[in-house]
Amino acid sequence: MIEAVTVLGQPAMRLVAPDGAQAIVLLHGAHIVSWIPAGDDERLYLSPSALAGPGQAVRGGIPVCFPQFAGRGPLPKHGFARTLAWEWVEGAERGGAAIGVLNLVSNETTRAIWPHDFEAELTLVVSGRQLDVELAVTNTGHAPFEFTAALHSYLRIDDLLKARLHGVYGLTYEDTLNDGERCHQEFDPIGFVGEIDRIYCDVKHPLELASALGRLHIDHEGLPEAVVWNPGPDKAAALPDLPDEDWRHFLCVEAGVIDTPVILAPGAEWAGRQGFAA
Ligand SMILES: O=P(O)(O)OC[C@H]1O[C@H](O)[C@H](O)[C@@H](O)[C@@H]1O
Repeated sequence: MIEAVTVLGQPAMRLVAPDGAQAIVLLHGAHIVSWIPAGDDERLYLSPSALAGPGQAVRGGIPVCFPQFAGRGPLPKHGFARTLAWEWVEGAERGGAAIGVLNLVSNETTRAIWPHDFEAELTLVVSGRQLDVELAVTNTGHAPFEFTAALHSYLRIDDLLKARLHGVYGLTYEDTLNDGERCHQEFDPIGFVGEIDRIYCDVKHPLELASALGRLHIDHEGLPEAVVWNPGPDKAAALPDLPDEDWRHFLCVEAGVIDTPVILAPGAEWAGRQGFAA
């Protein structure tokens, strides 16, 4: 079943697979704000103080960062895709899964910020214990362009201090809290004491987040970096759209293409995906 609903005062679509697995996506930002695997509880974190609407970035769920990750370039932080309205393209039930497709086509607003013609498409597929999210970008213009991107997933956990992230052993990471210093991950799993902001490079294997909510298997294609972020107590207190204590209730495990921007020729298409299995 696919139905139109209103969430955070915004038009949204609720996708329910025949087995009961469900997800909700806002048209604003093509922002997935909820994922409940079949027979399970909510697995994404959405801030109770989240705001949505033109120009707003929603705190929680799965923000789409495009065409720039973070402040790595001249564009607004994390680009503009997360703060603009996308269009609902289609919804379908196929092979036991509920599927939704949204798109964002370059227009006057995007060209004023970034002078390129493109079509971005977000596809979500939900069934059973699985959520798959794919971002595809086509260059519809006459000149090449380059971009960075990420699916900035906020994964719900009971307590950050008790959570563990598996699968990072041996990877190189850039420590954003230390001027991007490059470090080597010498142990696995990692635990958390508060703030963390790292970009794990060239991640070839799936990651796994373990918490009292259960294990969450996280894989990716075409998005070689994994960003691991939590603001910790001090930065959380400075975020107006996050309750002070809620930093303990999520970990962002983002899949991105960041260090080597994608260069897209006219007519060419790029796609990257992040998948979750509970
Ligand atoms: O507050 P936002 O603009 O949504 O950014 C939230 C966070 O996104 C990424 O994870 C970056 O690595 C962080 O440095 C940043 O603070």
